[in-house]
Amino acid sequence: MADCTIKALKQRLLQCAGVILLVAGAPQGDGGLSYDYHRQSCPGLEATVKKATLPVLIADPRSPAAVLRLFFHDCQVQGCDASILLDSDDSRGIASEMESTRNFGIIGVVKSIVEAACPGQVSCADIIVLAAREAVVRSGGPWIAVPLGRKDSTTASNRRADEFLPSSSIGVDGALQMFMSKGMSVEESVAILGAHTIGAGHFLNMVRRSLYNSKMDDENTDPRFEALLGLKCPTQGPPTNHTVILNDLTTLLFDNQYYKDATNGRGLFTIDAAISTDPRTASYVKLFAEDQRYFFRVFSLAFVKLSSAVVLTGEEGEVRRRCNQVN
Ligand code: HEM
Ligand SMILES: [Ca+2]
Ligand SMILES: [Ca+2]
Repeated sequence: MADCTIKALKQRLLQCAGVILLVAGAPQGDGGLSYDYHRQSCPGLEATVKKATLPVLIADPRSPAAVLRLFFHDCQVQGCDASILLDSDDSRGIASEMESTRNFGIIGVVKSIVEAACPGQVSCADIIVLAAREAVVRSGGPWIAVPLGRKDSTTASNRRADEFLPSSSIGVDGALQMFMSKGMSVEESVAILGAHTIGAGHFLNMVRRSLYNSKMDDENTDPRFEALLGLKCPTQGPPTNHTVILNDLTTLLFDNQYYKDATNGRGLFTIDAAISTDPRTASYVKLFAEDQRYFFRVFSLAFVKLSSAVVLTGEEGEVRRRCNQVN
């Protein structure tokens, strides 16, 4: 029986992270995802995506977080199949998952550059994953080897988006259930939430954290942080969605500050605060707060799992010519 204690796992991960990344990834068999899927069909793809994303990721400091969140929201709703990019089309029964897909022009730009190099070969779903990988590494995070070969969906449903995207007030139970259904361990579930090390949230999403009441809903909250939220978020009158609060203290940097903030009672949303006190997750929060290198390794494993859990491959789906429309 393998030694599966946290310490032993950590040791093994640190020693052979590269190998584990491959093993923990998606199926390598026929019709599945693989690390060299585009070797022949689109040589140089990864370098092309890197080059195409760079100007946008640098020019717009909010774009890495937006792309990373787009990746999560795609994979969370009927799998990583670029369903999130489809515009509504009544004649085909497509109801857009987003109010405005135009916010994510970066994927369209990359797609058109990739199409010019290798027409009809690379799905929008793979491009989302590759762009999210670039967003992480550009922000100072780990470089993650990702298996490719996803196909794009021919459907999208805003009803499914409502059903599967987590509410901003989800707790540890709900979050663990969600991530573990994608094959993640508890540790990986805590690590993937580390994506909140970049970007920002809107005040409206914090309303349910009983800010409208005089007390926050968890006793671990740093009173100074509570005061800051109180200052930034109006507590009188109807909730507005204009105020933006940074996810962690180093919002442009992909680092382990998110876990330090969580330990110090500065978690922004319910889940960010809850993981530092729940007995199932607290030790991992502490571990990641103390050891950024280790966080990066577990985040990489979790990222691969999230990106491979539910995918269309082989004859399923299609390679869309344009990401916002089915062929
Ligand atoms: C329990 C799971 C999760 C919940 C409840 C959650 C909730 C939220 C909320 C409420 C926001 C702020 C949105 C706004 O007010 O505009 C946010 C932002 C963000 N989320 Fe999550 N999230 C979860 C998991 C994830 C995962 C798994 C990822 C990526 C792998 C992710 C990446 C992000 C990023 C990067 C932002 C910042 C977006 C920006 O600044 O444009 N989240 N999340
Ligand atoms: Ca999807
Ligand atoms: Ca950060």
